[in-house]
Formats: sequence, structure tokens, C-alpha cells
Amino acid sequence: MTPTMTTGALPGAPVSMPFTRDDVPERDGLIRGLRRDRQAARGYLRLEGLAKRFGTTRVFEGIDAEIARGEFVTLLGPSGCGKSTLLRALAGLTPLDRGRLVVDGRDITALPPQRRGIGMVFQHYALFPNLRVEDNVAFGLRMQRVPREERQRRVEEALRLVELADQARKYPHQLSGGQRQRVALARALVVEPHILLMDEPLSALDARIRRHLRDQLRDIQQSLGLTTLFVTHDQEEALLMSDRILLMHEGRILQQGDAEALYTRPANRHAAGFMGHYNLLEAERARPLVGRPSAVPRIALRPEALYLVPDEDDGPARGTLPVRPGPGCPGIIRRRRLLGSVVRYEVDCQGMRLNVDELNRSTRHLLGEGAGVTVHADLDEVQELDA
Ligand SMILES: Nc1ncnc2c1ncn2[C@@H]1O[C@H](COP(=O)(O)OP(=O)(O)OP(=O)(O)O)[C@@H](O)[C@H]1O
Repeated sequence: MTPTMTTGALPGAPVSMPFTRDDVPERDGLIRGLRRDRQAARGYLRLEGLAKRFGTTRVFEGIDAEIARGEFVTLLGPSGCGKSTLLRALAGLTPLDRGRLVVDGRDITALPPQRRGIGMVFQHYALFPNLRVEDNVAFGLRMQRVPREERQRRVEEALRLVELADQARKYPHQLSGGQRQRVALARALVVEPHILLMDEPLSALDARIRRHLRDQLRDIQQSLGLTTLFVTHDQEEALLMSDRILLMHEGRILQQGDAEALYTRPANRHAAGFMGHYNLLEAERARPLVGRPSAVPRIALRPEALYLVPDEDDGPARGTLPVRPGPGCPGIIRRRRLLGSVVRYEVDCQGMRLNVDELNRSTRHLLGEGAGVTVHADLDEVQELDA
């Protein structure tokens, strides 16, 4: 048997790219072969000094990262920061200007896409409309002339994995968006890639399906122990799914770390501006809130690290102040937004416009627009940011 990979290449034009056993390390069967030692070395996939320009436009530069075998890593960043181009370069669909790509100690920079052992899933499924689900999934195996019986067995296994075994005879137009994306995933997995790349695979789906598929994707990835690089501009998706996040900004990696590090310890104001709804404040102006001068020009405070004490508080207790509260800054509520379980208040506070999040525990607790409050910061949560 010769393993292959299928990449959807460009949306609407799926291609299959056979690779040979000589090109990639050994494997043995879809699930067993993909289940990897979670403790394996960090540098299973190494990105070394990657750079890319289109004409005079720098897309990315100085990209260095190491990804462990079995790790789920997300490239997160705003539109246009270079995520998709970087992913396509890893797949071999876009040439790099500089840098080296290493998989399991082996330089793959010069290998054509079909010899990299990389599978790819795109935002727009890129299925063949005239082929049944099972034939879409079988396409890559057919290209590498996998015998019929084995092909059938592997297609069934891949479809079972994405819970579409009962839809095998349907055509793509008879499926929902979420089901189509699961076909695309089965098609990428059936050829047993060493690395799975996914470019915004959930963003074309509606919110409910997106949440469901998000969990399912993560379960499958974990059950296979499949090294995965996932692209999104949705921070919630990144925080929920990833072992580690690479935060990109204007073609560079701004910060890398797990969800907690990215969310609670942003490296600079760009990172704070992209993660959560941080209050980014000039340190001097924020003195009434934090009660001390700062050595750096800016501070960042998460909305949930601010506490409100209403001027007229005759309701039930609103919860306790943090262990180390700031001195308290008088303010007025200008806006109140219900975000489901959370209430976000916008508070005018001595020239600052602060976002303050409270848990929506009881409607009796809700404060009205125009109410006077004192805002206390949790001093243990103040992030000082360099310029
Ligand atoms: N083929 C191309 N030719 C010229 N410029 C390109 C090409 N592809 C991408 N770019 C430019 O490279 C930059 C990065 O694009 P890329 O699609 O990688 O960003 P992204 O972070 O994935 O954004 P999005 O989330 O909107 O897809 C953009 O400025 C884009 O206009």
C-alpha cells in the first residue's frame, strides 16, 4: 500500500497527491498509525525562519515555531495577518522565500505537496459535487491505486470516525454545511497524514453547528493523536480548542502559549487588543483605579478583573471584592449589555471608558444606565505593557 494525502488545494478543485513510503516515516493503519506518543519531543514539526512576500508586500517574516507530535496548535490573528498563506506554505501550495520546514528531523522544504504527508481542510469544503460522499472520500486512495477492498474498508472507517457512515451514498448537495465539512475532514484523514492543516474549517457554518463540529474535531484529533495546525481569527475557538496558540500580527508571531497565558498575560498592547475585551489604559490616567504610578506607559485590565460597588446598594450582596482591590474610582454606568450569562457594563470613570463584566446571577442585581458606582480593580490582575 502506498499512502497518499488529499488536499483540497484550491476551493472547488480538490487534488490528490500520492506520496511514497520513502518520503515519510512509517505508519500502520488509520487509527493505530495516527495515535502518537503524547510525550514526544516538542520539535516534531519545526518552522525555522520562514519568510514570504508577494511582490513588495511582506506577508510574513521570521516565523519560528516548534510543534510537538500530537499537539493541536492554532494560528490566531486578524484578517490579513498572513495565517492562510503560512498554512499553504506548510502544505507546499505556496513557495517560501526563506526558511526551513522540518518534520520529524527531516527537511521537507523542497518536497512537493504530495510528498509531505500533510492533509489539509479548507473553509469551503472543496468537494466534488458530482461524486457521492464515499467517492469523495475515496478519491485520494483511488489516485494511489489502493486495492478496492482496502479502499472500501478505509473509507468506511473514515466515515465512521466523522459519524457519517449512514450518508455514504449521498451527494454533497444533499448534506448540510457541517456534514460537508466532515466529509472534507474524512477525505483528509483517510490517507493517514502525519500532519493535519485546517484553514478556518468552521467559519462558513452557523453558530450551533460550529460549536458542535468544534468539539467533534477536537475529539477526533485527540483520539488519533494527530499533529494539527488550525487557522482561525476567532479567539473563542482558539481558546477552547488549542493546546497552544500562536498569535500572529502583521506577519509575525506576537506571542505563543496556552490559552491561559494568551488570555491572562498578553505580551503587549496588540496581543491585549486582540484577546478578550481588555481595557487598555494609559498608565498615568489609570492611577485613580490602580493607586500607584507605573513604570510602563500602558496597563491592561480584563473586564472581569474590575468590580462595581453601586452608590445605592440595597439589594442582595453583589459578591466580594478581590483580595487586593484598588482604591476605587467613582463612575457612572453609560451602557449595559446582556451577553447571556455575562452582563457587560460600560462605565465612565474619570475620563476612562471601562468595560466591566459581571456574572448575570440575578436580575435583581442588574444596574441601570445612569447609576453611580465605584469601580475597583483587582490589583493582582493588572498587566503592565511595554510600548
Ligand atoms: N496570491 C497573493 N498575491 C498577492 N498578495 C496576496 C496573495 N495572497 C495573499 N496576499 C496578501 O497577503 C496578506 C496575508 O494574506 P492571508 O490570506 O495569508 O491572511 P489571513 O491572515 O489568512 O487573512 P484572512 O483571515 O482574511 O484569510 C494579505 O495582505 C493579502 O492581501
